[in-house]
Amino acid sequence: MKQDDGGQGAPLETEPAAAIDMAGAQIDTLRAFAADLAARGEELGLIGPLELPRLWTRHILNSAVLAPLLRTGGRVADIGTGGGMPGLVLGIIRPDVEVFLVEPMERRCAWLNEQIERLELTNTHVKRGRAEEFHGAFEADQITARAVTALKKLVPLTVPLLREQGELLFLKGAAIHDEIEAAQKVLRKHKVRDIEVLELGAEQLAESTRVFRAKVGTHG
Ligand SMILES: C[S@@+](CC[C@H](N)C(=O)[O-])C[C@H]1O[C@@H](n2cnc3c(N)ncnc32)[C@H](O)[C@@H]1O
Repeated sequence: MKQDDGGQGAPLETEPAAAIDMAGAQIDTLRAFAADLAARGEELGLIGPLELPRLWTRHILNSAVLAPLLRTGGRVADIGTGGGMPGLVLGIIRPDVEVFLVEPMERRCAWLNEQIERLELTNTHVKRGRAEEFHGAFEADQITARAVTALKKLVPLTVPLLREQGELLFLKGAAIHDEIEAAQKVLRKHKVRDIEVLELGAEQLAESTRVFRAKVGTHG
């Protein structure tokens, strides 16, 4: 799975076979994004040098596990997209979904806008700012986030952006159960219900990815 880069830096990971299963017809677009992220992501401060050897498995396919959970024709807001995970990856794989990438940092927004234009992603848009700046002004059916902050802080940032019967989908690490425990009061306050921790991608990836999935509001 590793390929030598001729001594220029960390060896890059070649595309795992699972990428084709996960991206379907959008695989060429996903490859084009991965190649640019591998070439320029470190220089632009989007990805650390130690991450390059696991760019596909730990980053791109880790994001792609959310794609089958997105509602057909729905609107998704990805909070703190950074270099593109998971929101841009989801925008590529699911052209039927409208994806908004919420990111405050100017340089990261410039990168995301450049990728959207280059890859001709008409369904994907950047909203520059912090999540809380959009409370009351913007709503989505589903909210995604990866590596932004602990659940206790992420819930108050994201719930006000959810439409009625909306859903939270957060990519989380092995400590997710501790995060849920620490967030009990906040989860109750924001009426977060039907909480599940899904372990996805085990068949395609070396290790499974944990997804915090929950609904918000009264039962409907
Ligand atoms: C560690 S990076 C993770 C980036 C990407 N989600 C990933 O997994 O590679 C966290 C990102 O969240 C953004 N961020 C931090 N606080 C935020 C907030 N309140 N609203 C929206 N984005 C935020 C930062 O600018 C940064 O790009």
